[in-house]
Amino acid sequence: MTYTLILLRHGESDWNAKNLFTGWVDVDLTDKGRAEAVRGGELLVGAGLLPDVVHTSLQRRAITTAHLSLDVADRHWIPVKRSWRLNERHYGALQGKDKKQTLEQYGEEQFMLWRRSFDTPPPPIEDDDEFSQVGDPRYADLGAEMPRTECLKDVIARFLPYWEAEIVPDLTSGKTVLVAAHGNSLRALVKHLDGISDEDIAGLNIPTGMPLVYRLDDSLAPTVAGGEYLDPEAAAAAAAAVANQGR
Ligand SMILES: O=C(O)[C@@H](CO)OP(=O)(O)O
Repeated sequence: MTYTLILLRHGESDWNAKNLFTGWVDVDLTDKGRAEAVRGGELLVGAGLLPDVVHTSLQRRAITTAHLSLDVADRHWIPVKRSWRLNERHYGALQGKDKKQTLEQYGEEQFMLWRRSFDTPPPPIEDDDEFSQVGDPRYADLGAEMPRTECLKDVIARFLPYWEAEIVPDLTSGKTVLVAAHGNSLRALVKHLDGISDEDIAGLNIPTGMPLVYRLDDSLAPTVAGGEYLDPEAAAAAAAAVANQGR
């Protein structure tokens, strides 16, 4: 018995296009991002992969991507579960900052520590910062759990309880599961699935709008390490572009 898990990072967002650190800021998709989401749905149909249930974050770019992809696949009606635990990594005081300017100001080493290190979070965001999520009603129940910044290690810690409690039961009941989320929350999941080391995960980038399919065995180990992109060439080029942001 293998279980089918499809990961889909949202399509290009307004702030991806502007090269700004985004995190928990709830920006929309660009027209290109919407087209990527539609293409993602077409790839699912082409591969005969029709999700039975979808899990998303609480952020518009993932919610809209999931909807556009599922609409194309005629699966717009499936059950949806949403959680802040699938949100993008909170980027702290970097939210709203230009990636190129940040690289120039702080240098390559610090920039990459903030962007891709396992356990170095950016400085926390102030509660009165224009890009803070304090007071956002969708996070009203979080209380002390509300992050002001996160590193990848923090994302894994808040993501894994949701994985175990909500996603694994869907998988093991035989459902084809779509997780529509974000670059860094999906890096957290891929690190967990593939057992990638804290060092090596720095080199992994997830492209926008490209379905990544994992077949998992009984112990939820991938049958193919790293999963399989439905359009591998386009995915490799788009992942390289993510890696080079800021340059
Ligand atoms: O800005 C962000 O929230 C993320 C994803 O777009 O960026 P990065 O790839 O630099 O972690």
